[in-house]
Amino acid sequence: MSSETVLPQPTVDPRLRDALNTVQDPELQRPLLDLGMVQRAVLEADGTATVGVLLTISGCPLRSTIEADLESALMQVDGVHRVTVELGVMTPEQRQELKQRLGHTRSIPFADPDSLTRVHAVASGKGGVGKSSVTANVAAALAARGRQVGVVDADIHGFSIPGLFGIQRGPTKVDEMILPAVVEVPGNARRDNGTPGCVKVISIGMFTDPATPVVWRGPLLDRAIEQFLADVHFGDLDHLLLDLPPGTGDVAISVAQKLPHSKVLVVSTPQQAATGIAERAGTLAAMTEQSVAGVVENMAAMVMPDGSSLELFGSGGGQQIAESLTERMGHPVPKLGSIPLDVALRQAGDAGAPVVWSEPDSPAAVALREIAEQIDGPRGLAGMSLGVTPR
Ligand SMILES: Nc1ncnc2c1ncn2[C@@H]1O[C@H](COP(=O)(O)OP(=O)(O)OP(=O)(O)O)[C@@H](O)[C@H]1O
Repeated sequence: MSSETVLPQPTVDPRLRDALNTVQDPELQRPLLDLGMVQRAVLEADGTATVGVLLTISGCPLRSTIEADLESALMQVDGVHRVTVELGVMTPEQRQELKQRLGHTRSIPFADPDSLTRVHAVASGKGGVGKSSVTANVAAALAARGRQVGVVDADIHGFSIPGLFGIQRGPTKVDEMILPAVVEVPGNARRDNGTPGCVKVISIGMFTDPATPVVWRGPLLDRAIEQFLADVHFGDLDHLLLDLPPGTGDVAISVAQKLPHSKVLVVSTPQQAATGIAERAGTLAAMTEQSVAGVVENMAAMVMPDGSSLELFGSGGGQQIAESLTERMGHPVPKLGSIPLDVALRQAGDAGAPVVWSEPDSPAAVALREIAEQIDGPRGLAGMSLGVTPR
């Protein structure tokens, strides 16, 4: 049963508290209780548990998920035979308090020198080399390792990240704070603190009609990147990946300025070395004083059904680019891996399910996982958490 009214101050029956602690807001990925979203939770003598929950906004798209999660958690409690959820909506003051609890400010948390989020901007010299597929799958592979991963689709004109994750709906806006779409890893990958691995995605494609082209130029692109990084509440991320547009344009420079500690991952095909195209993407990093974390070679030799391999796009390019960038950058730039051409990767992308999740044993998924492993690592500074973590 549901109704939308503003509810009184919280009272929580201690018998219900443990079960309530297991129920998270699906977008904020934190327990409803911690977020101040539970207004009351009582257990009547007849076994009815009644919970009053305040939604962030009326028409919250995930209200039925919240109701279902509460019901299944509370039905596990001894003596509970029935669960009634009463839904209300936060007042502007309560939303303000929520934002304070979340530590949400309108600055870029990942630019903070103390931030423990590893930030990688994924770049390529030209379009169509699989940069977005690499970004989405490396993010998905990191999440499967129990990490919380943010993906900013900074390829504003050619956005494709929502499709690669099968995201259908737009983000929720709580006043000026934007909540990214949360894609949970199938299965049960967990972080050290027990929260599930997931990918949080923001893309201009979640705000616009897919059939309408985005025709923004310089300043508007910069503003969009600023909003994605400052107004979107990603929470405490282990990794942030940015899918840059192909080439070396305004957005790459904007990202470098806003996230000076970000590292660049260069994606290229095995044939690109000859033209120097992919190297330019890496060399831009030197100009913006970023470092290059490595080179990912994509569309490498395909394994044929008879076991032979077909080098459709040649071979050796990734290694050559890595060596050349090592020389230009003045620091070692490794080739992180070689992802074969693989029908499974293309099919998974079309179906909106990253291949590392849907076909984990496919040759492309194996290579992508190895790349993710190399950019992952223990959480910095003895597990200290990021400044954006509340309380
Ligand atoms: N290793 C691979 N095997 C098979 N297909 C691939 C592989 N990598 C990418 N593709 C396919 O190639 C196409 C282009 O990939 P993707 O969109 O990831 O490239 P992109 O570099 O991000 O392109 P753009 O910069 O133009 O957005 C997609 O259809 C994708 O499924």
